[in-house]
Amino acid sequence: MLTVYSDAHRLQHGQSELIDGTLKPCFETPSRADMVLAAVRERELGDIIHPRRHGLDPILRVHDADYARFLETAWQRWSDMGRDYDALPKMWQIRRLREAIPDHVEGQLCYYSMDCGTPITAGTWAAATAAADTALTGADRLIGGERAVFALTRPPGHHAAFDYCGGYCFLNNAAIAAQALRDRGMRKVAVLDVDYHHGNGTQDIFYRRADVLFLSIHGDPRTEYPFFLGFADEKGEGEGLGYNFNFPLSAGSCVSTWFVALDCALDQIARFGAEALVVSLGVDTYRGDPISRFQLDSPDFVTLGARLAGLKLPTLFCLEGGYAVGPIGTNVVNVLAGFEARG
Ligand SMILES: NCCCCCC(=O)NO
Ligand SMILES: [Zn+2]
Repeated sequence: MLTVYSDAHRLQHGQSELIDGTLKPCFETPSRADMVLAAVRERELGDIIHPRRHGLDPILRVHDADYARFLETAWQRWSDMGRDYDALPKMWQIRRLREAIPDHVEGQLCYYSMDCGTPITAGTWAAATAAADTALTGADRLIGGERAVFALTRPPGHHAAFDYCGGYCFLNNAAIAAQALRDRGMRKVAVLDVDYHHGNGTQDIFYRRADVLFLSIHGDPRTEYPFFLGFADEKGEGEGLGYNFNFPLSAGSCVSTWFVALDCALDQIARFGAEALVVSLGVDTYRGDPISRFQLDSPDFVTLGARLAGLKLPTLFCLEGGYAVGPIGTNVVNVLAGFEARG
């Protein structure tokens, strides 16, 4: 399987995030991608190519232009105030506060952020656009006839919505790629999110559309991040009604329960008649993940890959979460190798 990778991911290296009431080192670190790349090489998964630049247009097909401009300019405006530390919001535009977009960068940081765990740094825009190019290059190769491609995307993307960032995500790599597949002629595209956390951003982007089916298996938002989206009754709106499927599972759910949900999701994808599949591949469903609470073990990721191959669809994998850095490479490549082995 072909891998698309850019070293530019290293430019996103936040220093801290608020956890358990104190600022702690970010879980979303460059070492995650290093370990995955090492495993791709070690397991001889296939060729590794660098992304082609695609510019802003494909990004603006799913993201708000003002939001993109904020991401692009935030750090310079932040550092122009003499601030050399990560840009993090310190409040939110919560219910019954005015929804006007502030002029000042500090206010915009609050307006465009979902949480305080997604630091904007000097290299954020460069890293995020390189990740989007990585996913888009994978989509290009799928259109060119590849059966499956792995986009080693970092920073991740599935929490990034039309006009806000969060959950370590700035640009929604999987959504950008799904839209590119649509723009290149694929009539129906499915996005399956197997990360521990609900892909609120991807749902937000496609919620009112019937041409992109979104499905997510994740920790129940009643207790798990992102708390305010990802419930089973969210089925789409307008033309998109019936094209959104959430499978929330209680924290601590067993592996067999997880795979029952997966099979239900795969059945919906087959019914939809998808011509291509984009997988938001988070491996924070791993039993040893430090911030998540599912039970998958490394061999289960091989099974996941094989089940996905059973759809016989051109498939683009976009890396999302996974914070047990030691086994992340094994777990990610297990999915990809399991997919390949199924043939
Ligand atoms: N800082 C709160 C938890 C962020 C979750 C990030 C993630 O793995 N999303 O898939
Ligand atoms: Zn996650």
